[in-house]
Amino acid sequence: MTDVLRAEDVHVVRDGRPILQEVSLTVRGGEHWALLGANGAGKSTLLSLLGALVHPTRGTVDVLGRRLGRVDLRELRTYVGHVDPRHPLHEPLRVRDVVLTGLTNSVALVPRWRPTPEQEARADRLIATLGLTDRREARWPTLSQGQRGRTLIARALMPDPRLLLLDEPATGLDLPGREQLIGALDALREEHPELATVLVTHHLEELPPGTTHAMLLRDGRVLAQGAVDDVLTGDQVGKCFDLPLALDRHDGRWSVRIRRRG
Ligand SMILES: Nc1ncnc2c1ncn2[C@@H]1O[C@H](COP(=O)(O)OP(=O)(O)OP(=O)(O)O)[C@@H](O)[C@H]1O
Repeated sequence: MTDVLRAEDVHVVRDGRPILQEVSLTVRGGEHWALLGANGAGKSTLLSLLGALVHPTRGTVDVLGRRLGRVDLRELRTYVGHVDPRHPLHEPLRVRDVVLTGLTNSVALVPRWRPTPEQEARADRLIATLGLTDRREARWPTLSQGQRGRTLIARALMPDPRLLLLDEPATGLDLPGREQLIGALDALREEHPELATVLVTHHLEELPPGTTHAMLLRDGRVLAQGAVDDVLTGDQVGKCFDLPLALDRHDGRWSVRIRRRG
């Protein structure tokens, strides 16, 4: 499998303050990374670098073999699916149209642009994979938060990206919504074995069983990274969140609790 992402010794400074320091990461096709850390640890900043939204202050980032700083970021972004729950959609588009805007990389439908029958068929396939077929004609304002999240994942997948970045996709979901999202992500990984994903979350319960790797960030630095079962241990996650934690994995899923003393 080829490298989809490679960041080396990355530093990001904002307003004279270090936000990320000495961060290195390699993500290959077929790998599914979890990026964990407390509020303010630098997760979203790292995701913006990986999604070619911003440049590092120091160090190098290669996205799909292209170095940030040497290529047009806007063009590069079209190869990366980025799912942001704060998607600024103001028009009451139907689910299917929102998904199709993934092809034009726009928030609204582009006037006079028409999808081909193949593109429409692909949109319908992705809508089915994400479990939204019965909501295909529903309008955005009438969707639940979970349905919106899954719509945005289908949208991000329309251009068939090799990399999918997910920023806290389960935020605000109820239990069925979260479980549907996790099921949809795992189905996606099986259907697209070359796809690489990086998922940011605070909650280990939200990680799909197909997660292969993890990175723990603390105060802008990497505390641990590697194969998921090596990284997600009570001790390491405890250090990341500054709490005495016990961690379990059952049926591929994680649960975490505060360790009782004595
Ligand atoms: N443009 C900016 N200018 C100044 N400081 C910034 C900027 N962007 C982020 N920060 C700061 O950088 C730190 C890391 O922010 P980031 O959003 O990457 O953290 P996070 O791990 O995603 O946090 P959260 O879990 O709260 O979403 C925070 O202290 C934030 O205030």
